[in-house]
Amino acid sequence: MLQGTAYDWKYTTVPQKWGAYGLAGNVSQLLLSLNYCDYFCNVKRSKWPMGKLVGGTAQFNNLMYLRGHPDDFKEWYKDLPSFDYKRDILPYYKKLESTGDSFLSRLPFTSSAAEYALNAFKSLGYNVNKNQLDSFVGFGSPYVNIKNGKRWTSFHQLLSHDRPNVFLLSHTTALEVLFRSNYEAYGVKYIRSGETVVSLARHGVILSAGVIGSPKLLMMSGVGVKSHLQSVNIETKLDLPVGDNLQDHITTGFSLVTFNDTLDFGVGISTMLNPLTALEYFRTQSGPWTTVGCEVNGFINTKNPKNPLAQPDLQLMMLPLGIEEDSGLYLRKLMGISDATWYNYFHHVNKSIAVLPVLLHPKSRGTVRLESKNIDKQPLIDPNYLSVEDDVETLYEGIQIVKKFVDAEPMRNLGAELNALPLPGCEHLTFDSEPYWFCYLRHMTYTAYHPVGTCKMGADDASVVGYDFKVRGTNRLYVVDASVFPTLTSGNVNAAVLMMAEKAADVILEQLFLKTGFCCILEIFKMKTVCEI
Ligand SMILES: Cc1cc2nc3c(=O)[nH]c(=O)nc-3n(C[C@H](O)[C@H](O)[C@H](O)COP(=O)(O)OP(=O)(O)OC[C@H]3O[C@@H](n4cnc5c(N)ncnc54)[C@H](O)[C@@H]3O)c2cc1C
Repeated sequence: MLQGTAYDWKYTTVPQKWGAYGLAGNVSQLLLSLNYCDYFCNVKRSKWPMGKLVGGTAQFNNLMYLRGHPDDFKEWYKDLPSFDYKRDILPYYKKLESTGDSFLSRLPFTSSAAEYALNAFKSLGYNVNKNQLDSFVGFGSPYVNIKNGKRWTSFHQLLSHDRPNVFLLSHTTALEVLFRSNYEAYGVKYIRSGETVVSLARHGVILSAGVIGSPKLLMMSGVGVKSHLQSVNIETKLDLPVGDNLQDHITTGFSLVTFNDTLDFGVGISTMLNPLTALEYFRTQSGPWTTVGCEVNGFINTKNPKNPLAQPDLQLMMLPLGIEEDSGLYLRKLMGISDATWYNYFHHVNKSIAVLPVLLHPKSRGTVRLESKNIDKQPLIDPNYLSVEDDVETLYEGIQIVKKFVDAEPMRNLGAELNALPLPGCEHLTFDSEPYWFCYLRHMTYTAYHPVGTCKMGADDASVVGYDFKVRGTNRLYVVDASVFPTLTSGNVNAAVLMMAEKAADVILEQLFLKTGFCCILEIFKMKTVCEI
């Protein structure tokens, strides 16, 4: 419920050329090709909510916890020949999970749809008892960051410890990083209660402003693509590909699996508004109010379906509701669905569940750029959705799996059907033909809310930070958040953000220690210990 409020940065993408045509404000291809959109169109774009509060986007995410697949990280560290997943990544996940820093639980509540869906996937030959921590092929119920019926995030973890070395300023917007001799970070300029203030850094500055906020801050500070910085009148201190490599998980398929409206899975709007549901929550910290949306989650490798260890290319999430559930009052607006698509398509659906294929490793890449050097202006976010045809083809494989799911006996027994209503923009095509689905995918293109990559980590010229999280060509300046992911992980990305933060803490402390630290005699015998700095 925080999305779209003052606690949300309320980012929106620029109009998309290759997809998302069913979103509000998306415009005709003619206007797009003439580049007149920004002047004449009631601009319509993909909405990208991001948390403008302590704890960030995890304060309103869906709480699913998935580590990703080991091959995801091999890709990240491809320029580091000594990389070993079990030594360099897994221990950080285990640390998070065992110390309670990232509190994991099973779903406190599932509707009756979950069991039907799992049975349907089982009847299609998928492994349905899969351990849901790693993103190997198979289906199950996800782990979530919920403690006693409540959200548990890095913010809650921070507050649960007494940390004398943490000083937190809320209601504060960072404006720029301060550099000495154009390369050494020595502080941050920020604005608080209308006053511009400077904080000096003794050891260094770590940016964790997220996939949009971190590149924006770097660019405002003169670190970015030189030609772009020149175009917005910012003097370039370092010419780096900041804001490139933007990528996001794309999903589709809302309200595609329909039922007779008498069917009740026990989690509809009437259940949510029922005072007994509230009572159940306050009495037992469970029940429908603890739902995270996704009740069944699975991974599939469409090119190599028989190999259980293969890196998946599709995720499938089952939510027991369609976006028609609230009759267009809220969900539709959150997602920014256009009037034409709403009134001619979703509005006519009586009852549906969401079986959503998610494209895990899109090839399309986009950018984040400044519109001007005014900090209050939203940056120009262009994920360039579906600009590579291969992405549409993989999602099409996902649609084929949804079709099989609808046809599976447990679903047929419930009366499941594919939604064959004419979709605005694709009415001229025969329903269920290949051209229809390709058209469908380019209209029903939704963010799965996992943008990453705009301050890419690596060792090549396309990287903004090195494997030590330090901004290349600078001293004492680091970035640690989803922006440094070189590529997307196989699954929801927050667990990987947390894991990486654990790792970055070790790497950065070790670096600082090597420069300035000292150990007491006992500490030097401990592995990986950073002593006093
Ligand atoms: C609706 C939704 C559902 C999601 N569901 C899931 C899920 O179920 N599971 C999952 O794994 N992932 C999920 N995600 C994704 C996940 O939550 C994010 O990828 C993750 O939280 C990103 O973490 P981050 O630290 O990179 O950035 P953020 O969490 O966005 O943190 C950035 C912080 O920096 C602050 N900031 C930015 N600019 C400035 C500035 N100039 N000055 C001061 N502060 C600034 C922001 O206010 C924010 O607090 C979801 C995302 C959304 C939007």
